[in-house]
Amino acid sequence: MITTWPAPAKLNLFLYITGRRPDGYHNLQTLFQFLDYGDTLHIEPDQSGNISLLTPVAGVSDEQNLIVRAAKLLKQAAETSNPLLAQAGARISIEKTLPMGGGLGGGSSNAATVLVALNYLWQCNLTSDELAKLGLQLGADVPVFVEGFAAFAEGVGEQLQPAQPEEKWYLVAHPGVSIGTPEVFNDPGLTRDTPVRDLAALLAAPFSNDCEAVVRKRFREVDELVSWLLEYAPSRLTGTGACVFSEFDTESAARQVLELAPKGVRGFVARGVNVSPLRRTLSERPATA
Ligand SMILES: C[C@](O)(CO)[C@H](O)COP(=O)(O)OP(=O)(O)OC[C@H]1O[C@@H](n2ccc(N)nc2=O)[C@H](O)[C@@H]1O
Ligand SMILES: Nc1ncnc2c1ncn2[C@@H]1O[C@H](COP(=O)(O)OP(=O)(O)OP(=O)(O)O)[C@@H](O)[C@H]1O
Repeated sequence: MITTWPAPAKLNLFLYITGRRPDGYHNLQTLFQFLDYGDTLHIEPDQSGNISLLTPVAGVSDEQNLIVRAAKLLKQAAETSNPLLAQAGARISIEKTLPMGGGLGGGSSNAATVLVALNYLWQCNLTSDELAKLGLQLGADVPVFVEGFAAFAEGVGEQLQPAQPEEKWYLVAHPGVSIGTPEVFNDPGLTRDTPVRDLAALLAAPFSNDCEAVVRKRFREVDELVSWLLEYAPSRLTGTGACVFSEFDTESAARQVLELAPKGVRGFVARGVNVSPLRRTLSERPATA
């Protein structure tokens, strides 16, 4: 039977870089919230023992695709305690909506959805925390998508504590450039020494993103987009970009600004949600597949 699963986007409502580890990764303090908007995966479990992706993603080989990597990783991990899972297979297709290199976590979200969905469909019985730990091998953003609650994150993004930011409406705008995460983290001009603060202090201060200055400097398109959006609403970069989001109290206010967007700017309006559409979908399914 084909089953359908959401892979939502995330926003980094704030993102501060507090240091750099010896392995080159950066320590962060960031506030994640999900959007009620994203990719959709269709997954048909079978007994073929193979993972196949029926809809290749442009520019990403199947071996590199986080969808396939997540499915193989889960199968490998679950097989050690249940050898019957050697027969487990799946046919997966994706309706890709989220821009790649957008700072919306699309690839990480795809991986998390595959981990959660196949854990359910194959009846592997891994806990969310075990799945999140597996997911961290695929990317720093995967654990928050697996857990599925809005969260304050520290470490490289894997130390999560639930948070309840206001569920605002967002206009998310894409300036038409793709930005690789390593490119931003390797920029010599990046602020890497923001003092560590506790969550209460961070929530009380104006929100910002330490990646924004270097990204605006490197990409004129992002710089112009932020300047334009700031005329209408509080606006900033998500993740390492390229997307910029503006916050509004109502959907109609966000849509009005989207209609005025300059040429070359694509965008969408979505609600911020503190429980991810993936978690909601899982909770609505029968206890066993
Ligand atoms: C910037 C964020 O989007 C904030 O949510 C994430 O921290 C990035 O998460 P991600 O895309 O899952 O990143 P990964 O695929 O794990 O890492 C890509 C590259 O970004 C750099 N990287 C990533 C995360 C981090 N905390 N420090 C880093 O320095 C590393 O060079 C790494 O090789
Ligand atoms: N299923 C997938 N969907 C999108 N990108 C994928 C996928 N699998 C692998 N990738 C690779 O991951 C890279 C980052 O894609 P992604 O959409 O997660 O970017 P992002 O939104 O900037 O992520 P982040 O916010 O975590 O930095 C892509 O450029 C692509 O090479």
